[in-house]
Amino acid sequence: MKVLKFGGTSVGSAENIRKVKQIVKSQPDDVVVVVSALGGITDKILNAAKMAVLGTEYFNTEITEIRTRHEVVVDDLFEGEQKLEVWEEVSLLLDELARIIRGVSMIGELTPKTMDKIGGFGERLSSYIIAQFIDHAKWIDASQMIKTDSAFGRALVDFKLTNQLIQDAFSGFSGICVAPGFVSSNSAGEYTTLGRGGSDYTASIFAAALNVSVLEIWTDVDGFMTADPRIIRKAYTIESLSYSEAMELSHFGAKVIYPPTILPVYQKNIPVQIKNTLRPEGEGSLIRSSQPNGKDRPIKGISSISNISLITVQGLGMVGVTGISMRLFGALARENINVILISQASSENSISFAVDTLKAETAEEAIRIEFDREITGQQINKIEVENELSIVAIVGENMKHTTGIAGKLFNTIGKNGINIIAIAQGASELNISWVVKDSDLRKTLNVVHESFFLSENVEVNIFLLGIGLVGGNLLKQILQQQEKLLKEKHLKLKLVGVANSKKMLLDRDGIAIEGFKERLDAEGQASDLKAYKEAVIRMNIFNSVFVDCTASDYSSDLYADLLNANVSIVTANKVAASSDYENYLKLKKIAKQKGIKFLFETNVGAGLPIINTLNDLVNAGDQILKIEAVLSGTLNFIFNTISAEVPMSQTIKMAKDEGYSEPDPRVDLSGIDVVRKLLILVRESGYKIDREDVAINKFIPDAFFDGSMEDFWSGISGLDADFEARRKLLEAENKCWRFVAKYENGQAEVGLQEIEQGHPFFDLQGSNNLVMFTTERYHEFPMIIKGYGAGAEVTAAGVFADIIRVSNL
Ligand SMILES: NC(=O)C1=CN([C@@H]2O[C@H](COP(=O)(O)OP(=O)(O)OC[C@H]3O[C@@H](n4cnc5c(N)ncnc54)[C@H](OP(=O)(O)O)[C@@H]3O)[C@@H](O)[C@H]2O)C=CC1
Ligand SMILES: N[C@@H](CC=O)C(=O)O
Repeated sequence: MKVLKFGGTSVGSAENIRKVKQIVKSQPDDVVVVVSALGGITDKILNAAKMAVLGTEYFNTEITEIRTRHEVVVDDLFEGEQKLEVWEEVSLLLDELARIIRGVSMIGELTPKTMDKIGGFGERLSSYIIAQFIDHAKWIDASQMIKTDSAFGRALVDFKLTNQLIQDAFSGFSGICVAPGFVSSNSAGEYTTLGRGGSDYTASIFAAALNVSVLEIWTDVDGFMTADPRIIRKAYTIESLSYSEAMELSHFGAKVIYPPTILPVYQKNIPVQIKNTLRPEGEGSLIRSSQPNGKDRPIKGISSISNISLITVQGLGMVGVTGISMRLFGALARENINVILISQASSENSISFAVDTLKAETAEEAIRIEFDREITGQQINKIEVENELSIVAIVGENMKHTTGIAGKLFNTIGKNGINIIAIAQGASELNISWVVKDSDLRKTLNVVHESFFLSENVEVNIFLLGIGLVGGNLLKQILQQQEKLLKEKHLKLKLVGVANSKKMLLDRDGIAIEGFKERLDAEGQASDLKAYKEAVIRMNIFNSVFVDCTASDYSSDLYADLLNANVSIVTANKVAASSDYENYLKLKKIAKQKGIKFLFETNVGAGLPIINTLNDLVNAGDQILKIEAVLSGTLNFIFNTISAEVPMSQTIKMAKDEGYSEPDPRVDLSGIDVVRKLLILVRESGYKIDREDVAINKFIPDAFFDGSMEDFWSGISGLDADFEARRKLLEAENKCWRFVAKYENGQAEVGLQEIEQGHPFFDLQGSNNLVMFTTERYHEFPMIIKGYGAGAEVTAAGVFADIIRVSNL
């Protein structure tokens, strides 16, 4: 024999009831079918009663809607004579319900006893309809078999009597019978109920009493999921879990099964199969007896409860005093307040506990009354209530066998900037639960799910600013590489924000790179740096990285706030790292404190591994003694391209067209770009330096940089003749121009130099860069890094590599 229980959605419409019939009919065994009320009906009944007692006439509307829902179902399921018979019986029940509710309205009183009497009408109605619809099914009145005390609202079952009554009723039974869930009665025969969700419990009580082979709970979800699928899209069904795991997950908010359901079947070792009525072919989840084995995943699922308040009772007078906890929780119990989590400091000077926010005020009052004497005597000096909180719990029997779970958990959460307000872990090591702000819940669930369930894939969420040459190339490269990274490196790169100077678009579900431009144009809002930053922070997405591919002077003003919100930064823009030394240091410090990344490898030498190498040298204890470098791709290209045929002004245009120059090439020509790079190298070498400490030897007069861009382009050709004359002389001497950056003994300078043949800079082709580090260890022969130092493609590749570095959180 089997017990099958169908929930409110499963029996919520005629169409679904047909599915139920199909499932029941396909069973080879004898079956007991336990059903809930039609979805939403119990709420309507209870609401009608509440409206009635308040004296509003709205209860009549609810009664009409309840009647209509049943009428529609009966009308659809039955035909002819049977329809009339069924409707007559259903009508009688509905009339009785309406009479009681009108009575409530007249006397203006709604007792728990009356609530229980009317609360079960939904199940009585649905079970009768379904019993009539399934041919040869027998209807039984579960309320007369499940016997309870008289605690109306949440009655306690008398198992001895109940088991006997069920066993007697089913002695010699075969076939199909249908019973209402949720309903029970006391010794006086008055209706009681088993608590909301109690139909599961009814089914479990039947299953245990009849010692069936399996209890099947048919619901509207696929089973227990690794997390709430409304928040975690990638949550998946847990195939099998132990009774304890199911109980813990249910307790902490997974509304798959009513928690008390577990105990009767657990005691009889009856497996519970959770199945989806709307997708019966799915595997579902199997709850059964299982021992921790060290092989399964350590964590089976994450669940959470929102709208929690944390109440902290604190006082030095609590230390070492026995009975405090007993009095505290006794006071709460007297008010029927369910305590969801408890956390106590080992110093005993404070106890924090979590309750449903709706109960917080009552709980606080109960404590104040209980500890009135201690509060007056200042042994207890603080009762603090924090609202808008959520509890998150990870559950798994195998945590017992795995070290480092808590370490990994809190490390991941911390790195994502989520503040943990309280923690509780039972000695059974079955669950770790903690309290976070409601506003951090989504991020917490994502972070934890990602690291414990999809650990084969790390997701990095990218907010891109700037989609010009570098940003545009970056997106192309990500698109090209995305699949491979996911497959081979289990790295999922997700674009969740994109902006240029005109429009910005943010979408936590991801922005497809193919066609992103069209979507940005169509859906984007007017671009605004501050608004973009605030949206990034507000979205509070885990593993986020802000990628700056602009040359904006202002985007770096956003970095501190972003880093403080635990958003890593990858930037091609040199403004931040070359800003005031204090600001540079501050940004690095925040990133370090937060355990996130502030990366700017492309700021010097584009895609060349210059900064990382420098960091490696310094971290390994080397000391940088001298830096000599050609750091401008644009200027090197200009000096390598200028000839009798190609004048200087034309080479500038060519450098811009090639994507070597800054959006404003005057930044290159003025030497500012090289100054920025030298500052960054010197700082990363461990020295304090600011812009005024760098001497600049410009080769184009300042007057050319003062006017507008148009002035610049129209005037610059005026220098061509002079440059050509000087170039010829240089060529005759077998020398070349290089714009050189140098740092040694605290002296920093940049400027144009005439380089002789044989010097490492002499043969530097095209837009290449070259850096020579003379260090304590690389002394006689300096370390040289050389290669493409500019260009959108290599720069984008460098930014890409930095983004990948962020994923090693
Ligand atoms: N090219 C190279 O070799 C290297 C470049 N870099 C750095 O890369 C960065 C980008 O260069 P590049 O791609 O050539 O520049 P582009 O001019 O091609 O692109 C700049 C992008 O930034 C956007 N932008 C500018 N200001 C803002 C703003 N206030 N808000 C939002 N978006 C803005 C622009 O939008 P819109 O189009 O609407 O104006 C554009 O999308 C620069 O900082 C540069 O120094 C670093 C190393 C090497
Ligand atoms: N404009 C820069 C680009 C790289 O930083 C250069 O020319 O080197």
